[in-house]
Amino acid sequence: MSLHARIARLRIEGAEILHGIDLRLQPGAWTAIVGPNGAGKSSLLRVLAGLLKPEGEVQLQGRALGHWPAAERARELAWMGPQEPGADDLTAHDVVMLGRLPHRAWLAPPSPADHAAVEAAMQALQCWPWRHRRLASLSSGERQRVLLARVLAVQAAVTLLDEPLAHLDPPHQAEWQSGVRDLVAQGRTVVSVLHELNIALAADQLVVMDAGRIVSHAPPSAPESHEALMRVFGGRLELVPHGGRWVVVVR
Ligand SMILES: Nc1ncnc2c1ncn2[C@@H]1O[C@H](COP(=O)(O)OP(=O)(O)OP(=O)(O)O)[C@@H](O)[C@H]1O
Repeated sequence: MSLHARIARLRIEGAEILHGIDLRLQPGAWTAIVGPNGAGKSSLLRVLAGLLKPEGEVQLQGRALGHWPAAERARELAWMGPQEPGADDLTAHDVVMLGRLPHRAWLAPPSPADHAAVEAAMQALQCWPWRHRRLASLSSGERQRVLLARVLAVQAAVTLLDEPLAHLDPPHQAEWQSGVRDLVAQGRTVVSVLHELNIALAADQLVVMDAGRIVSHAPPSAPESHEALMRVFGGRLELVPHGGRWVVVVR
C-alpha cells in the first residue's frame, strides 16, 4: 500500500519543525529514517501516522489520511511510538490484544482470528511464554517486545515504528530485523526511525534527515546515502564494506 507525504511545513507551538518534504515510500519495502538528534525524524513519522497535522497532505493508497474512516485506517496503518506508556496492570497478552481493536466490532469479544494473530505476534517476538505476566513486572527489553508484538498483531499494510530497538539486546535486534524481512516478504511496508545505523544500513531504502529536511532518500548502498550520512553526522563516521554490505564505524 502506498504512502506519500507532501509537507510544505509542520509547525509546533510556533516553531517550524519540518520544511519542504516530499516523501514517497516504496510499498512492500523497509525504509529506515536516520539523522542526528532533533532532525525531525519522530515528527515526520507522526505526520505519516496522521498524529500531527502539517501544512500539506499525506496520502495512503492515493486517499488523504483524513478521508479514511478511522477504523479502516487503523487496520491499514499501524504506529508505535518511542517509550510508549503501556497499561502496566494489563497482562502482556491483553496488551497485544489491544492491537486487534481495529478489527473488532464495538464490544465484540476477540475472534479466533484475533487470538491467532496475538499468538503469532507474541511467538515472533518471543514473548509468548510470559503472556500472563503484567506489563509492570517485565524488564525494559521484554516490555518493548510486548509493545512490538502489539503493533505486529494489527497486521497492517503499513507499519510505522519510532525507535523500535530501544532496550533490545543484540540478539533481539537481529530477531527484529528478520521479523521485518518476513513482513516485507508478505508485501507489507515498514518504516522505522532508527539510531542504530548498522541496522538501518540493512534496510531497502534509507532516508537521511537533517534540520527538518530530507537530505537523501536512496538505497543504503548508494554513494548518495553515504555522503549524506557523513555530512549530517559531522564526518565522525566511516563507512566500510563488511561481509557484502556496509557498516558504520564511529571515529
Ligand atoms: N512540542 C514541541 N514544541 C517545540 N519544539 C518541538 C516540539 N516537538 C518537537 N520539537 C522540536 O522539533 C525538532 C525535531 O524533533 P523530533 O523529535 O522530530 O526529532 P528527532 O529527529 O526524532 O530527534 P531525536 O533523535 O532526538 O529523537 C527538535 O528540535 C525538537 O526540539
